[in-house]
Amino acid sequence: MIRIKHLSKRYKTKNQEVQAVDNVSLDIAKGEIFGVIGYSGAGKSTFVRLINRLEEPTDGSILIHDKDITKMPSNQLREKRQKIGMIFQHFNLLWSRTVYDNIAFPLEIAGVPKSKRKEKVLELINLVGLAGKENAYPSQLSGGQKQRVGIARALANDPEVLLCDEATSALDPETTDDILDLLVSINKKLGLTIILITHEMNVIQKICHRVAVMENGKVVETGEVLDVFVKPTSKTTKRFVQQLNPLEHEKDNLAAFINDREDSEVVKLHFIGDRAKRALISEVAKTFDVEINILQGSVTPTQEGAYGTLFVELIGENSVLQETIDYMKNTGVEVEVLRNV
Ligand SMILES: Nc1ncnc2c1ncn2[C@@H]1O[C@H](COP(=O)(O)OP(=O)(O)OP(=O)(O)O)[C@@H](O)[C@H]1O
Repeated sequence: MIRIKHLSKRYKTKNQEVQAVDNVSLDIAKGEIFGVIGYSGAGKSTFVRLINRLEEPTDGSILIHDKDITKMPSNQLREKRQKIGMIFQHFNLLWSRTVYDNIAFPLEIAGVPKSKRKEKVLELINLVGLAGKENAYPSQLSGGQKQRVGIARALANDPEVLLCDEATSALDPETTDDILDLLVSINKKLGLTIILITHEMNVIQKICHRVAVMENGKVVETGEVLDVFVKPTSKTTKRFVQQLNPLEHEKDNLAAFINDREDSEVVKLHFIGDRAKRALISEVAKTFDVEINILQGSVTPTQEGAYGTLFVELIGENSVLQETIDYMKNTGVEVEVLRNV
């Protein structure tokens, strides 16, 4: 468990002070993939760098397995840092060393004997899918392969937590997916806690269990990914969710279907988790005397289940329409009847 309490970081420059992280408190469970999202300047990088004390906090505490790292003297901190792996947007590899030697480097620093190092490095090379590339230099690798080296190196000393600082931001979408898949498989295989920061909601959607949204150094919203996606409360979160689900904009485009006819209603259905798999539309069509016109739909998978949005027009007698809508509501699906204003 990582417990962050009232964490703050103020930078003082010549002419001004910047409150980069402002009184952040969070609990991150062991084995969890926890995402922090925010726009540029929100304080994400500072936040993640505070966790391994690459930056010194101005206030607050960070407990990793009950040990407050903000109070550790430098010799203890050096040891603790070996248990906090980190990967970076631009990989930060040693360019004059081979893949093998890059991964062996943290083991050398930790004083692991050469014979044991070899076993560990080869195990890690296999884990990240780089077998055959042991003797290549970073300049001979693709971006995705470079990040795999970064991940293997970060795992060398069996860390308790892996910090990811925009780890996929320099990669194309396909390679991003491969690296995210690798992080999920490492999380499952090793039970490793992962904290990642990103400005891309699809990264949160694909791999995180929980998310915190940062703005001006503060956490403005936090929760299970599925809950935050389905019911975003802050304005910033709503913008991120819209970025991911283009149908959130659709309401305006459907205005032409929404009319004052007695025998028609346009409804937005929101399916969450297992409900997204239910064949509700065919169920309704069999049960009620209504015609159903499907206008738009999408399903978004997350680590904790899927959520879906569907816009349909229901056509039928007014009283039957009301019954149909009540029926759908009773299944636990969120139903919003759209009106033109
Ligand atoms: N070393 C520093 N000295 C002074 N101000 C800094 C320093 N590092 C960051 N800041 C300021 O702190 C604020 C938060 O920056 P930070 O890099 O943590 O944000 P971010 O969310 O990671 O943004 P980005 O994605 O653009 O890196 C910004 O206003 C930034 O200018």
